[in-house]
Amino acid sequence: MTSSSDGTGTGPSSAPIIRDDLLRNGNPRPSGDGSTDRGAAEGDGDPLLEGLNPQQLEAVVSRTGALLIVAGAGSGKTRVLTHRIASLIQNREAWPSQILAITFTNKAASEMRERVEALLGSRAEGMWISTFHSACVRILRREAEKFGFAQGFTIYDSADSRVVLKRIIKSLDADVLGFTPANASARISTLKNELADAESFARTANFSDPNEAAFVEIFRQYQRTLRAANAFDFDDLISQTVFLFRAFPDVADVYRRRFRHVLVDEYQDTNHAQYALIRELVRAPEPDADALTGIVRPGDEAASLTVVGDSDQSIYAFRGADIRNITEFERDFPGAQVILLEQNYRSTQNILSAANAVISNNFDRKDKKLWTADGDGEQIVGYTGYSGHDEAQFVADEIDRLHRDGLEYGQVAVFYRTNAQTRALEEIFIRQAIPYRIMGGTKFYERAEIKDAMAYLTAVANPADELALRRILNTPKRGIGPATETGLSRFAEDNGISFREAMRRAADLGLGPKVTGAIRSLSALLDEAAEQVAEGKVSEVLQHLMSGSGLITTLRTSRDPQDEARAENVEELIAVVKEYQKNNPDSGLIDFLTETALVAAADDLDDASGTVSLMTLHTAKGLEYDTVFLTGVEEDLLPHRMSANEPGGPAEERRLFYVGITRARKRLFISLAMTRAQFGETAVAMPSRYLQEIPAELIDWRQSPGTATSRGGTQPRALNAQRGGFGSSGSLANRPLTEKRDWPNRVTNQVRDNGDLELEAGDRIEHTDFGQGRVVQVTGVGTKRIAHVQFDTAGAKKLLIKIAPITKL
Ligand SMILES: Nc1ncnc2c1ncn2[C@@H]1O[C@H](COP(=O)(O)OP(=O)(O)OP(=O)(O)O)[C@@H](O)[C@H]1O
Ligand SMILES: [Mg+2]
Repeated sequence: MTSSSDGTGTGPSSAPIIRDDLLRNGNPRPSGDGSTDRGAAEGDGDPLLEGLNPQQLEAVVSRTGALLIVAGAGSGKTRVLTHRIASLIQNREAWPSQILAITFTNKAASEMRERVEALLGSRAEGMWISTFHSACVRILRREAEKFGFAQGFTIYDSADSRVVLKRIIKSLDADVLGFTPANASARISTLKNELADAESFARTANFSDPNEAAFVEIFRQYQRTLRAANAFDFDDLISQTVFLFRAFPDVADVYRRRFRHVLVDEYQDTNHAQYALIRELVRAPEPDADALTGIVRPGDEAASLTVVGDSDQSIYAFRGADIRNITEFERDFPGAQVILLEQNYRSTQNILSAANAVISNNFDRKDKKLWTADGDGEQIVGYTGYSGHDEAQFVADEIDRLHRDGLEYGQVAVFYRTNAQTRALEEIFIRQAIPYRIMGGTKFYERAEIKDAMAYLTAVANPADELALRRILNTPKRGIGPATETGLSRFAEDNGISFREAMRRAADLGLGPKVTGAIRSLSALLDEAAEQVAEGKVSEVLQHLMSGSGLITTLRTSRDPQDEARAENVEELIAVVKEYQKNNPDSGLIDFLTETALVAAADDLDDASGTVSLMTLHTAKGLEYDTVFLTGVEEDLLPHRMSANEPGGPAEERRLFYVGITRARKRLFISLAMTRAQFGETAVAMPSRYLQEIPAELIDWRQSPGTATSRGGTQPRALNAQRGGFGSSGSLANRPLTEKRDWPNRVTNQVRDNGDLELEAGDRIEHTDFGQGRVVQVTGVGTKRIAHVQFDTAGAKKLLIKIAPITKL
């Protein structure tokens, strides 16, 4: 990175851009139609500036060193960032490689790249538009050798970290002090986000407290293990990059000279380590003077920094995000310019009014109101299902209906608070043949068989990774037991060699011939694969490893019916690798491993346009969809029950709800269930407290099937109008949801109480929706009794007897 060909020079042109000029020629005109505008506007002026409102225009053309753009959801923050990048390139103020743009999720990063490409075409190549994590991995891959890591380092996900911690906790007997892999990992993560390492923590620790002393030891051993394995965990990626920059200012200077423009989206969610990283990057590099003349070369000023954010959308405090980074920006960067954006271009006014009403209940915030010039739009639709299943059915039915009316599946998103909520949705989507995908959380790479296959690749890329080697040692089963594993580990330790080296010297361990043979052939397989890597093709390496190890064959020939699917998953992985290879012909094994470590979801590898997107509210940040379903709006889910114990927890959960609402462009559905199977039991759910904060006239509450009318049907709207209130019929119709004491009523009015209905196998019943059926089995006790019913036409269903709309025949 020393030649100007990759952009470390002083920039393609120093032609200053004259702002007043642009303001005149750019002909800013607030666009009335934000809904169809996805990027480059048409027109005769500069397409980059056309259609921006005056504040947005200012944010695009301003050239102050530090710029903060604060604004509510959908006001064009991300759009301004992309236009700003494009204008820097267009005006030849920067090479693409001098741009570093950072966002929070892979999905957001790829969307931002798309938007920039739409504006610039191939000129966008060579820009770093990425997440914090992937930017840091790229830096670390180049520089890790400087501080004792090899380039092929492994990135441990949280499951890997826990395996390591489990071993450490056990060896220290720290479980008796209450340590678990989960709580130790959370504590370490928090410290790393604060840029503390084991030693700095030890300096402040109180060693007379046995708990604290044990934690210091756990932290230390954990770091030592990772280092020996040539591995970083997720939090290390950021903090180690900061440490690298601090320890090697000359290395940091290379990046400071390279990235002349640093832009950060969703700045409200940066934690301390990320903040420190940005500060390091935008520091002025040491002046670079000509050795002979002493003349200082240009390019020594600090890079320009642009950050955009919205404190109302700060949803990562639990990971150490600090809103102060935004509120104290002006203090940190004296002379910074602050631009406020006000107009929303995404949503209808009804949606915005709901969002405004909800967020205004948070204290300690600057009051700002989202508004649009685009009109009220449709009412929000509310729905109360009597179970999570019924709620999912409503969602599916509405999607079907909208799809028949011409809405593309790709324009629909379903949000939920916890991953567990997807099960009911998935079941019904599959049944109704609605194509869907789960964003940011498909567990593909978390499946055991995929982790096994990946461990083979990792063991080849990073022979120091003992965790990966131990994982594959006896997978598939080759007669190597735990005693041998420990033996190898000890042999390695005693002889000061690596676990991998110990495998090579298996013959010296005095093991039986069969075990020795097994270790040696695995070792040989890995060596062969390593040679193959040098020649190129990752997919061939993987195929060789899979057939050589017998992993697929073992799964294929297993009697366990699940193994068939596992074998298919491994084959799917091979297909993914091939696809990756095709799209990235120059990338090697390490690139592939990096990619998969950072991209949690396999679905990011292909196109999402023809499918409904399912995701958690956290993943939804920054995205937008025509139609949004916000599901599970219940107490204990939203706010999540864990948040109750956190200071600021409920306020953060409210921001999460606000983020969800403001993703919708045209249509918003809010739904909940009155009972939900969760944490292994079916419990009565209460409507979320946040629902009361939405003015009643904004929501059209549909009838629940728990009472008389049919679901999602043709009449609820009329019916609502007729009933106009909360009558004995138990309708939720347009009831102003203002007083807290209404809520318990709602539930009891809604739920019929079959508390003393005696049912047993063989009984025939009638259900208001599913018709007649026969009880097959009754499980559970008391209020949790569940009837397993075979309906004559509707198939098999499980019903919570207490509340199901059933009568015994
Ligand atoms: N001046 C404008 N004219 C037309 N459309 C616009 C304008 N500004 C923004 N938009 C559109 O409004 C939508 C929201 O913009 P954007 O995603 O940039 O908002 P944001 O402030 O980043 O939102 P969030 O806080 O949710 O991340 C996008 O579809 C964008 O193209
Ligand atoms: Mg945005």
